[in-house]
Formats: sequence, structure tokens, C-alpha cells
Amino acid sequence: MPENAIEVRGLEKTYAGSGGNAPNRALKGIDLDVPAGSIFGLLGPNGAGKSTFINILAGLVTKTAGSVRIWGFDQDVNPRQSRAAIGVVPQELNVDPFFCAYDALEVQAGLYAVPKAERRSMEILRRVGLEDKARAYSRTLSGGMRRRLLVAKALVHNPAVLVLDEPTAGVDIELRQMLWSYVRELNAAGTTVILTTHYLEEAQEMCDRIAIINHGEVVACDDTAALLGRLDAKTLVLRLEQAATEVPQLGDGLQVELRDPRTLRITYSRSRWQAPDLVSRVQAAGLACTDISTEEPDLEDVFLALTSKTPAEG
Ligand SMILES: Nc1ncnc2c1ncn2[C@@H]1O[C@H](COP(=O)(O)OP(=O)(O)OP(=O)(O)O)[C@@H](O)[C@H]1O
Repeated sequence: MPENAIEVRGLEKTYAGSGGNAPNRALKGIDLDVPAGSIFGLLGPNGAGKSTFINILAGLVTKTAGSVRIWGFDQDVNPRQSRAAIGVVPQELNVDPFFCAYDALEVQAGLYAVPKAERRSMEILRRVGLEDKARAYSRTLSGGMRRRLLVAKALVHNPAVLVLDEPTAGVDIELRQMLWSYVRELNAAGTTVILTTHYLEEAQEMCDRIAIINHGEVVACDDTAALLGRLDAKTLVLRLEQAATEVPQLGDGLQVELRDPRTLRITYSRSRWQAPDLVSRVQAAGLACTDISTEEPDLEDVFLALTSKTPAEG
């Protein structure tokens, strides 16, 4: 097994301008390693370049410059092996309307030259919960079922790396949970998983490691816990015994607000302050507390700090 499932160096993509538009430099020299065996999140606001990146991995978009190695195989030197090592579940729900689910998998297996004896179409359909739809035409499947069929198609050649581009967009909670538990199972069995999602809680929960892309550049790439630890800010929330009439002055560099007359929120720098000191200061200001809790920064805070955007903003 290679150390990295994906190794990308100096990856550039410039889309040619059309209709009088200037060329668009969508990827600006990306260097990125995806450790083998990880669940890796690729995050970024709309238009950051995530799909471009994934489509280059999938061989659907031609890169302008740079190198891509998939499972140790250079895309330019060993195109067949690098393609065989990756399965991509695209964002769009395109399924061939004229095939039934089973035949769609068989055709896909044929495209990847999987010998008949090694095909597992029924087993894969069962795993994604589409066994009873094996003979149904793809066009009769619901959106959620089409999504599952696309996951199944990406798995027919048993790729070492599975890429999921926005797999849970517009998907109900039940299917989302099913997809994620299946992804976890695949990962436990050795598949490296790369996913993009606009649901940051999902990325925080699922991913071992996360890269954040903004304007075609990697602005952060770290283990999820380390990424969350990057923000120094922490918030102390105090429930007051009696309503306060004004915001107490507690010290320099502290952000103090009254959420309501009985809820005081203090945002502080972890490297400068300790929570017990802050509680003492609140008490010294004549305010008694009935409840105290702290809030850690979450991925949304890190994302906002690095991109100044929410993930769904353009
Ligand atoms: N086929 C294309 N021709 C020209 N420009 C394109 C093409 N595809 C994408 N772009 C541009 O490249 C940039 C990156 O787009 P991309 O779709 O990779 O972003 P993204 O991060 O996947 O966004 P989203 O979260 O909305 O899916 C954008 O400015 C987009 O307009």
C-alpha cells in the first residue's frame, strides 16, 4: 500500500475564456497528499475549485499543469492503472435512463474490464439498499435511489480510492446516515475516501483530515482535531442568577455580551485566559451564576476564519 492514496503537485487548471470572458484560473498550483486509508474532506466555498480538482482526479477534466499520482500511479505515465485505482461519485444525478440498475453496473464493469467471474453487481446493489430495484429502469428511481446507484457504479471495479462529490446534497436524513455508515464500512475495509460536502458538521464528524480550498488554493490542510485546535478563541457561557442591566467590564481583549439579561457570553483567547479566572472576575463584578458552560470552536468557525465565507456562499 502506498503511503499516500493521492499525491498532487503544482496542479493548475485554467479554463479557456469563451464568449469574450477572460480565462479562469480555477486551480492555482495545488500541492496535496491524501494519506492512504483516510477519510479526507475537501471543503471550500462555491466556486473554490473542488469539483475541478475531483474531475481532474477522475480524468474528466484535463489539467493545465502539474502532476497527479493515484495509488502510486502517475496519471500521465500510467493512465490505465491510475484510472482503475479510483471511483468517483459525481455531484450530478446523471443515470442512464435506458438501463436497469443491475445492467448499469454490468456496463460499468465492462468499461473497467472487470472479468465476468469477478463482478459483484448484485452484492453491491444489496449493500447500497437497491437489491429490490435491480431490474427497475434507472429513470424510475427516486433522487435518493439514483444517488445510491451512482455510489454502486463507482464501486464496480473495487477501487482503492472512492471520491464522493457532495454525496448528501438534498438527501434525507435516513439516506444520509445509510450512506455514511456504508462509507465508514468501506473505509474500515481499507478504501481511502475523499469527500466534499457543504455540511461542515458532517465533515467534522466523518473526516480524519481536511483540506480547505479557497479561490483555487489550499488555505489549510490538517488533521481534523488540529484544524479545530487552530482557533484560539473559546466561549464561556454563564447563566446569571439575576438579570444584568449592563455588560460588565471584565478585562482587555475579552469580548463580553449579554445574549439576554440572564445569559452572559465571554469569548476569550485560550492562550491568555483560563475559564476559572473569568468566572472569578464575573463574581467580583457582583454577578452570581447558576450555570456555566464552555463552547469550543467548530469547523464552521475555522472555515469562516480561513475563507470569510460560509460554505454555501459564492
Ligand atoms: N467548464 C468550465 N468552464 C469554465 N469555467 C469553469 C468550468 N467549470 C468550472 N469553472 C470555473 O472554475 C471555478 C471553480 O469551479 P468548481 O466547480 O471547481 O468549484 P467548486 O468548488 O466545485 O464549487 P461548488 O461548491 O459550487 O461545486 C469557478 O470559477 C467556475 O466558474
